[in-house]
Amino acid sequence: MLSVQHVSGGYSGKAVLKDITFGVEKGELFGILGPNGSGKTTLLKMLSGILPFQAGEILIDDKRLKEYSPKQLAQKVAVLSQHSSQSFSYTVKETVSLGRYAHQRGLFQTWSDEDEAVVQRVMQHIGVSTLQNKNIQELSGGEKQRVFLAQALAQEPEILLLDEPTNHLDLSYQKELFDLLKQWTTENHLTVISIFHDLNLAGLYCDRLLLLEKGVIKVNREPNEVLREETIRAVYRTNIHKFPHPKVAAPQMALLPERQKSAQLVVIQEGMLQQADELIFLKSPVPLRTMSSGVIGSGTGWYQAFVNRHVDKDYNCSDFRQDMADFLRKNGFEPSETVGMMTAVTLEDVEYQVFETDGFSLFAVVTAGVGNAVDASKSELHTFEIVPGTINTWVFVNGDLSEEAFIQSIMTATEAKVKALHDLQVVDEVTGTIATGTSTDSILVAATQTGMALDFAGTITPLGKMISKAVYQCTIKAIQKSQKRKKACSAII
Ligand SMILES: Nc1ncnc2c1ncn2[C@@H]1O[C@H](COP(=O)(O)OP(=O)(O)OP(=O)(O)O)[C@@H](O)[C@H]1O
Repeated sequence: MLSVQHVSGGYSGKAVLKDITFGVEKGELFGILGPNGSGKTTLLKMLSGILPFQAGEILIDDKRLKEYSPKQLAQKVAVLSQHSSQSFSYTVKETVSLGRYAHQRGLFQTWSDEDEAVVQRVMQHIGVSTLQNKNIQELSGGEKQRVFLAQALAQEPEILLLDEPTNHLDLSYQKELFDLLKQWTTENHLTVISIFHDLNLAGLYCDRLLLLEKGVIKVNREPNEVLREETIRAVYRTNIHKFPHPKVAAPQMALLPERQKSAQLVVIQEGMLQQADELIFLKSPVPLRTMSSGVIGSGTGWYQAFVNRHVDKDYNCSDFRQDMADFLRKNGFEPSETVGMMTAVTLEDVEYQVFETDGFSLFAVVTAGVGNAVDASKSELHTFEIVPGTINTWVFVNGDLSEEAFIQSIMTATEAKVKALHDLQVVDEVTGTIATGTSTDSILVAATQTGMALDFAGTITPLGKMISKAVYQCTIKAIQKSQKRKKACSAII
């Protein structure tokens, strides 16, 4: 569709762009990235025919850009520039209608039924129909931006060039705009070439990205290849972390602020654990990086409050997440900042201890009952029935864990729990074999992310050794306490 071949050029004979070569296919959503002054707008101006280039060739549908008349070019290419503005007092509809210029025929450029239909359709699509009789000067920045987009689309171009189109748009219009453009590329085969400063938006919507650095192409590939930490760090000269979008397969980038020297060094310890009527909780003075399987706050995140809620053995609620959120609010916790778990175990039987070694420490908290113990190797013999978790394991680490260490911590803690059940000969009552856990156990690993860097947590690493010991010992003691209570209860009965 579009082919840029060895293009160089700029202003007053000075080459801003040097030997640029790339192609864009029909129906692609193609992003142009680069730091300030790297030449993005200059490139867009050359593609739109506004700025002549000194060397090379630009072809649209195999025809040289220079061979298109302005009207022919306007039927192929529409531009939404960064500073779209107009000083005349046109209405919205009149402004959008200007986009039809390239399609009007004859000496008097008469307005056809088709022109009217296109303008109405486009205004409808972009959501500006209700504004059509308003004066453009009366609109907000975001509304104006949408009107100019409607004008560009009314041109019915095959290629749409956008210079940072989300400049004036709030979050929901940014999403709406790119959802719409994506739809036009797939359904109407519109080719979209857009400049982005927002790497995440580009990563989310573009089929391909071209990254410019000082007027040359650094890389031109799929978003996942272009948005690499080392590439972005080098080109933008800033510290950045790449992570996957939580809901779709798209790369995202997070800025990493410099850590303040005065940042509070917090140590999670016994004194922070508190017990109330129906819950055990720990409130950290700072958010902790967590990985957990809580009813609320599961997955990875940053949380400041940790709650283990006691529920009755027969607890049965169809919307247990909502129920937990209500419970947390009632008890003064903000659900979005809390990891919340449930247990049917008597909370007095909680077992906790601080473990220390050179350079770091951890605090383990375990509630364990084995009423619904299961042997994982034979769990298919069980019917599916949700019974509140009976072994809830919390591991707070006063250290700086890698992602790998978080996952290994969960493995190591699980292995230690399994061994505790094995050594106590806890039996799965359905299969009659030694149990490996209970059917709804939960785990939390939370770290301060300050102090010693702990990259690994496999069983024989320093962190792994400490987790193994802590979880094993606390689980044994917690199970023994709960078994003792059970025995005492049955003796009374
Ligand atoms: N009209 C102009 N006359 C002379 N030099 C210009 C002109 N427009 C831009 N430049 C220069 O060309 C270089 C590239 O500018 P350009 O606007 O293409 O960068 P950009 O990547 O779009 O930057 P930004 O992200 O800041 O919008 C810059 O050094 C700029 O100063």
